[in-house]
Formats: sequence, C-alpha cells, structure tokens
Amino acid sequence: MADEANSNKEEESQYEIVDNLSFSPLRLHRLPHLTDYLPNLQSFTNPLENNAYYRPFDGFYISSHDVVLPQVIYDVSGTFRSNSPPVAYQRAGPRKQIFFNPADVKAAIVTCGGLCPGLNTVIRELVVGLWELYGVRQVFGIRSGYRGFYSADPVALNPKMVHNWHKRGGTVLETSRGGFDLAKIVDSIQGQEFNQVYIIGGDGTMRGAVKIFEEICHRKLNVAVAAIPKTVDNDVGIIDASFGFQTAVEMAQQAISAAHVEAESAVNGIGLVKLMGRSTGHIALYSTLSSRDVDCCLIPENDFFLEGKGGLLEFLEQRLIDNGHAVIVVAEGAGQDLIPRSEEQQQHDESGNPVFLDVGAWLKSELTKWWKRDHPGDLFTVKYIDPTYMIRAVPANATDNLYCTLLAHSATHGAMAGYTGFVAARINGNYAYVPVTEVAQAKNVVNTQDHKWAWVRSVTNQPDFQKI
Ligand SMILES: Nc1ncnc2c1ncn2[C@@H]1O[C@H](COP(=O)(O)OP(=O)(O)O)[C@@H](O)[C@H]1O
Ligand SMILES: O=P(O)(O)OC[C@H]1O[C@](O)(COP(=O)(O)O)[C@@H](O)[C@@H]1O
Ligand SMILES: [Mg+2]
Repeated sequence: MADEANSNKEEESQYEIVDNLSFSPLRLHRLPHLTDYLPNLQSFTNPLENNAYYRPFDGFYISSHDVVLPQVIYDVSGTFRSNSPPVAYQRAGPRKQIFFNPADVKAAIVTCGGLCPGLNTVIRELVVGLWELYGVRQVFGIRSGYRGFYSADPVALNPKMVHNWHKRGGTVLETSRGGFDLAKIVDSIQGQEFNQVYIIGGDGTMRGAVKIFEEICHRKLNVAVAAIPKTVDNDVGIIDASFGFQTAVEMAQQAISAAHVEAESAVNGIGLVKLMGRSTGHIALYSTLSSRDVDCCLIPENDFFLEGKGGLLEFLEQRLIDNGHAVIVVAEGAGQDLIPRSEEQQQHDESGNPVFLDVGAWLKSELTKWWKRDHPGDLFTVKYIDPTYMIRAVPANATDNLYCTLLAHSATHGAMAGYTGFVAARINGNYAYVPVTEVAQAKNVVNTQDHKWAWVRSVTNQPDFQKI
C-alpha cells in the first residue's frame, strides 16, 4: 500500500493539473452519408475482414467515435478560453460496415485544374485501393478535367496499367480549366451509372465538387462524392499542406541556388526567381526559409514598393554595398498592382482565375532602369530565373508519394463506407474526413502577423514595406 501511495505521488509530481480547458463537448462535424436520403441502403461487411494480409485486429476499424481535432495548440492559462467547444472531424479509415457491394461499384476518377506533383500517385492508389482492398473491378478515369465527363469516353483502369504512374509527373488522365457544366456532368455520372466519383483538384475544383454533390443529393442518386485537395500553391485551408507542396519547394531550391551562384559571380549581381503562388506566397515563403540564400521574399499578402525610404531599391542598394550581390524570390501574384496592364490583356483564365502579368520580367526591367539611372556606367546584372512549371511538373518525392497513398486510401474507405460530399484530408498529420462544403470555403493565406513571416523577415532582414 505504501509503495502504491508513493508511486501515485511520484506520478502526480510529474504532472501539473490544468483545468482551464474543456474538451467536452466537442463540435463534431456532421459528415453527409448516402443513408441521409437513401435510408434503406443495404450495408455489407467490409471485405478486409477476410483479407489474408490485413487480419483485422482490435481497433483496426475506425468508428464514428474516432475523431481528429484541428486545433492542437492551446493557451492553458485560460486567458483565451473560448465559450465554443473545439471542433472535430471524423477520423479517416476502414469502417466495419460498408454501403457498397464491391461487385456493384463503378468508380470514376477525375483530375482538374493545374498540375501538382503526386496527381498520378493519387490516381494509382485509388485504383489499387479499390481493386486490392475492396475487390472493385470497374474503375474509370475521366479525361481532361470536368469537361471529360461529357466530352470524352472514360478510360478503364486497373492495377497493372497504373503500376508505375507514381513515378510520372503530371496527370496521365490529363486536366483542364473551365468546362464546368453541372447538368451535363451529373447527367453523365447518372447515365454512365458511376456510383463513386473521386475528384482531385484545387480550390476551384472543390467549389465544383460541392455543386456536383448537391445536385446528386437533389436527384437522390446512390453516388458517393469524394474529393482530394490538390494545390501546389497551398491555398486550400483546413488541410495540412497539400500533397506535392513539399516536392515543389524542394524543386524551387535548384532555381534559388542557381540564382545565387549567378548573382555571386557577377559584379553587383541580382538573382531573381519567380515562384508559383497566385494569391498566396506559401511556396516563396517555404523556399526562402529552407534556402537561406534569399535576401528578399516578395509575396502577394505583403504589398511592397520600389522607390523611397523603406522601399525595395533602397534595400537592394545596401545589400549590394554590403555583400556585392542579392537574391530575390517573388511569388507570381506579388506586386500585380504595380505593373501597368493594358486594357486588352487577358484578365481571367477559363476557370475565372485572375491571369497575372509577369512580375519577374517587370522587376528585372525596373531594376535595370534604376541602376542605369542611379549608377550610370557601373557594372550591374539581373539574372531572372522563372522555374514556374518545373516545380510542379515533376513526380512527387517519397514523402509526398506516401502522403498521396494515404489520402487515396482514406478516400476509398470513406466512399465505400457510404460517406459522401467529403474531402480526405490530413490534419495535423492525422487523416480525417471533412465536408467538402467547408473545404471549398476555407482559404489558406500567409499570415504576415505570425511567427513564420517574422522568421522570414529575420532570415532576410528585408523591410516590412510599410510606407512611413
Ligand atoms: N465556383 C466554381 N463552381 C464550379 N466549378 C468551378 C468553380 N471554380 C472553378 N471551377 C471548375 O473547377 C475546375 C478547376 O478549377 P481551377 O480554378 O482551374 O483549378 P483548381 O481547382 O486547381 O483551383 C475547372 O474545371 C473550373 O471550371
Ligand atoms: O498556366 P496554368 O496551367 O494556368 O497554371 C498556372 C497557375 O497554376 C497554379 O500553379 C495554381 O493553379 P491551381 O489553381 O490549379 O492550383 C498557379 O500558381 C498558377 O498561376
Ligand atoms: Mg486554384
């Protein structure tokens, strides 16, 4: 007894009891399910039950009681104690009861929007997951994005056909922007008797997926809609960074290193690298932090200016005096308000996204003019590198490939379980199902008030570009 009391005391001394945070109740997001409007849908035992490789153990199946919390950081002082309970999402994974007979499943997979490393891996793993884990034999690829539902024949896919797709960049199914015709798409899903639709794409694609899901609900079709977010720009909220993002940042290092070498090897050399990031500067930010060769990082979330006190030119002048060279990384969406645009220049792409002017080319020209004006006769060079498509048109690295695999399998488990209108998402390293309606609205921009942006500024020592 004395021993037990001592050990309890010892254990207690290792912990401080904090009771300022309440985790109960949680606000568990309701996930749409096919039985919401098809209450008599038959359920089946998960075939993994009889799969020689898996031999389900206790805790193998995920139940609706398993949740993932997006918020994992708290101030335990209670200062910021919130009255609203934390939100939670259903944890992803195999369910014991499924709502599709695998023999009756006819799945469609579509990729939409711009490229992102790992697209082919997701397709591959959807095919392999459906085929090997559930015994589904009818899996089809939709060609060229949303428009492919109504304008092209689907391609029958099988594990043999896709076996090496994870080693290929791009999307073998092809992709496109625009072409979203809701009635034609849902008519095609209904007409071709697809009952699981897997949609891989970015923020625009997610907005389309919501409409498809809603129309399918409206028509009360036995069709599960599962989405997997893909965004090289990392502009989709709720999820951890998209698959392929890490690969893209890694690829960007080569361009930054080359810019650095060019700048260092010239007299008054500037290396300028433009990276993707339409309205968010995540790639530029992460590439800057991981490279450490960057003197200035320009992103759409933080306006900048050229001339005058606290401007870019004053900063570069000093860097050239101090170091003899400088490297600038600019996200494609930065500085758009500064660049003169003619009336006839295209404003939007087929999906309605803004079309940007080349901030890199404009900066190069402005820097060259500045130097000629202020330092006539002195040597100066700007080497502009635009690796735009090189960072996204590559196969995913090993970590991203694994990530794609887990997302695809999560999506497969969710659809087989009868969930619909959901996104397979990694949240704080765990896999969860999030209503697509939520993901479609959640934007992820760089927060210039947080530690990460402060860290960029401390690494580069660049100005904050606040006009004095
Ligand atoms: N608000 C929307 N409603 C329906 N479909 C949309 C919407 N926005 C974009 N889409 C469609 O989603 C697809 C991909 O969108 P896009 O913006 O090009 O790429 P991403 O999904 O990567 O952001 C396109 O076919 C586009 O027409
Ligand atoms: O030339 P494209 O194919 O339209 O792609 C360029 C755009 O694609 C992006 O990578 C992002 O596209 P998504 O919206 O498809 O994710 C942007 O950074 C870039 O502006
Ligand atoms: Mg987008």
